Amino acid sequence: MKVTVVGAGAVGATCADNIARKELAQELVLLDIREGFAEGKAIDMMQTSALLGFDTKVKGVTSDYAATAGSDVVVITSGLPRKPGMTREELIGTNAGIVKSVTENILKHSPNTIIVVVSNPMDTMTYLTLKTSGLPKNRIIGMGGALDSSRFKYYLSQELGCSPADLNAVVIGGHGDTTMIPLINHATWNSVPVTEFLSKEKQDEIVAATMVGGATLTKLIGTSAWYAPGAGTAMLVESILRDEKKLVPCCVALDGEYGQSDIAIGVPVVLGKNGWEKIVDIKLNDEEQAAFAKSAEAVRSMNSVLELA
Ligand SMILES: NC(=O)c1ccc[n+]([C@@H]2O[C@H](COP(=O)([O-])OP(=O)(O)OC[C@H]3O[C@@H](n4cnc5c(N)ncnc54)[C@H](O)[C@@H]3O)[C@@H](O)[C@H]2O)c1
Ligand SMILES: O=C(O)C[C@H](O)C(=O)O
Repeated sequence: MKVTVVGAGAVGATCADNIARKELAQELVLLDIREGFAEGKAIDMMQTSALLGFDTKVKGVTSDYAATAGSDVVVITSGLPRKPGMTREELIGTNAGIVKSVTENILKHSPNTIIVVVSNPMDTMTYLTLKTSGLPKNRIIGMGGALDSSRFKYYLSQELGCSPADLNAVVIGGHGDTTMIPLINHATWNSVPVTEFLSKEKQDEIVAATMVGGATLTKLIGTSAWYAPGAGTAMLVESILRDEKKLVPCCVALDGEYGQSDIAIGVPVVLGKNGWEKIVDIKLNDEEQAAFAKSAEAVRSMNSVLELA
């Protein structure tokens, strides 16, 4: 298997590191526009292989798309991250151009690849990739829900004093500070609803903390997060390459599901060798359904800014 990660910055390099350590691919190409940057990161990663004992061959290149030829999966992380005080949506002006040109270049050499979009604003960048690539919709997947759900489990585990691995909890909707929907009423601690252990006030606090999880880290670090985003993206790549059929919330094209069409937004999907293979319907109550419709409206309004011609 061959994977390309475009953007050798914080998230791209962390994702590549996770992919190499888990030996998800034989060949891993790291590509960046900054001269020598991806080459340096790739050599640094390769110099951990004797220490960690992995066999993946990591190669760094500067804008050399020929080296990415025949990739089974391509991860797009190229673009600006936000600074404290910014929203992800403010990145659209710069990142739309980057994501569009990267997609075009990738497809010249890997016309049938599966693309995982990470660059922000992720829902709109996924929609852009869908519209410009011409790839079947199942081969375009935006990463956001995996990360947001992991943050949701983190905050729940802190309050419950339990292992995050014992929790089942998902975040659907847009990957934005005000658009994501942590489904607290569906979250369980080894099949017991978490709402049985938490006051309504605590539940609301956890939901609010999850929604601004990315902004909180951006304020603390000075740029946006990378460990959990990199790990979340690698988890998606793993489920695809190993055909694991994991059920993960991802940003995908909807065609009537959840009452929405002509949009890419977060819903639970089964991930396997064909990309996203199935959308799973969660029975939402009226309040959750209204939140999803509102989230879709916000994402759609951001999509309308794109010049798709
Ligand atoms: N979807 C998510 O959950 C999620 C999580 C974290 C970060 N992000 C987003 O991912 C993106 C990357 O974040 P980061 O922290 O890694 O930023 P970063 O600045 O560390 O890295 C971005 C890299 O992209 C490269 N780049 C820019 N234009 C390029 C081009 N045309 N071709 C190839 N490479 C190019 C830059 O040189 C840089 O190395 C940001 O847009 C950020 O908002 C999304
Ligand atoms: O918060 C950000 O801007 C980056 C990313 O979307 C995240 O959630 O960590």
